[in-house]
Parts: sequence; structure tokens; C-alpha cells
Amino acid sequence: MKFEVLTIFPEIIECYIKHGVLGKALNKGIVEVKVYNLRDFTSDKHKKVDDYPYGGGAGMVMQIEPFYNAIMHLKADEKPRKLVLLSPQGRKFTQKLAQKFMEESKAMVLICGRYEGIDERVKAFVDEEVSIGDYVLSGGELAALVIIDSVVRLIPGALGDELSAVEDSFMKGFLDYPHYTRPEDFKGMKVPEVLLSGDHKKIALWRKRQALKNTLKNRPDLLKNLSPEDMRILKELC
Ligand SMILES: N#Cc1c(N)n[nH]c1-c1ccc2c(Cl)cn(Cc3cccnc3)c2c1
Repeated sequence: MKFEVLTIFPEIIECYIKHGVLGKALNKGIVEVKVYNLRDFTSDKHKKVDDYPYGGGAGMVMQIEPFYNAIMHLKADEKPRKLVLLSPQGRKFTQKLAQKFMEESKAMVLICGRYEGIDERVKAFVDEEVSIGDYVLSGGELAALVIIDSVVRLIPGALGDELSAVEDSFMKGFLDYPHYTRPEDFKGMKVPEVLLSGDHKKIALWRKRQALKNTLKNRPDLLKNLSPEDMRILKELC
């Protein structure tokens, strides 16, 4: 899969993608990320990308021309791509939408703005307007990275451990179970005995109970379409 990112801060994207799962996927050639600086698509010597808002109001608005020029530059190769605008007004990004993007798109353009937002006319050239959540960020770049990271994790072979992609929280409809590793006793804080028992059936049941308990406490909204067995365990917890 290929990601093309439009931004005035390419360093934000370039720094993050070198590390972790994304870095490995890039090295394996499973993923390609190209970052474009919108200032390279301006037509004035000051590389201006913003201006005062029509109708007044605080702050500056990003002008349409750099976005238009960059999008036309990308489209020149006539290859199909999904154009996604990051915006506080966008539809909510979820694991389900990440799965859809991974399955349906060979290439995605992630359009990142700053300031108070971008000229509304840019939306005439995009396929989706997406927000990663109900909180206020300073621009679209972090949101773009969230989308790239979550979509790449779903690409077969990207993680090197198929199970963890399948087991990721939210795919199952409830949160993950607690994780422990060495030391067994840290200042008197001990690892639960069951995890040292080697009894895989008991461990699996303990993990399921803990996951359902955590989900009931922190994210009851995720508890849908539980299997009869999970429902039985949940009822025991109530
Ligand atoms: N995705 C997402 C997302 C999110 N979940 N919060 N904030 C954003 C986001 C995305 C794009 C931009 C652009 Cl362009 C400018 N800003 C700053 C801003 C802040 C408050 C009101 N208006 C604009 C952006 C914030």
C-alpha cells in the first residue's frame, strides 16, 4: 500500500514513519510513504499557504491553490487513489474504517492542514473527510499518522505476527487483557499466579474475564454481539 501525505510539516511524518511497525513495513516494501510539502506547490516567492478568512474571524485559513496543485500533480499518473481530508468535522475514524481502507485502497492521499482549517473548496477534490476523535488537535498530521499506523497493522505480513493484528483490541468487540513480563515480583507487586501455572485453558479464561471486566468498566459501549460464553462470563462479573 502507498500513502502520499500533503502537509506543511513533512518532518512530523518523516520522523515517525522510520520507527516500529511502520519502519519494518517500509523496509519490507509492504508499505511506501511519500510526503509532499504543500509549500512546494505555491506560486509566490514567499511560498504563502494561508490568508485571512472571508467573513472575518480569528486566525488564518489555508488557501486552496497549493492543495489543488499538489492533488493534480499526484493525479497526473492516473493511478487510482483514495483522497482523505483530515478534519475536525470529519466522520469518526474507527477500526472498522481502518479495515475498509486497507481492503479497498491500494493508495491513499492524506491531506493535512493547519491554522483554523482549509478552504472549503478543497473538499470538491477529496473522497472522504475523517476525524480521529472528539478532541482538538493543532493540525491533520497526527491524525494522518494514526490512520497510517492503524491501516498498516492490518496489512498481512506487516506485523510479522499475524495473531497480534487479529487479536488487536476493538477487532474482537472488547478491550485487551492485562499483560505482564519479567520480573515476577517487582517491589512486592507480583504477577498473577494463574499466568505462571502453565495451564493454558485457565490462563485463557482468566484473560477473557479480565478483558470483559476492563471493558465493562471503561468501554461498556464496545460490549456488543458477545458470544453466549462471553455473555455468561460477563453476567458472572455483574
Ligand atoms: N482529524 C482530526 C482532528 C481532530 N480529531 N481534532 N482536530 C483535528 C484537526 C484536523 C485538521 C485540522 C486543520 Cl486543517 C486545522 N486544524 C486545527 C483546528 C483546530 C480547531 C478547530 N479547527 C481547526 C485541524 C485539526
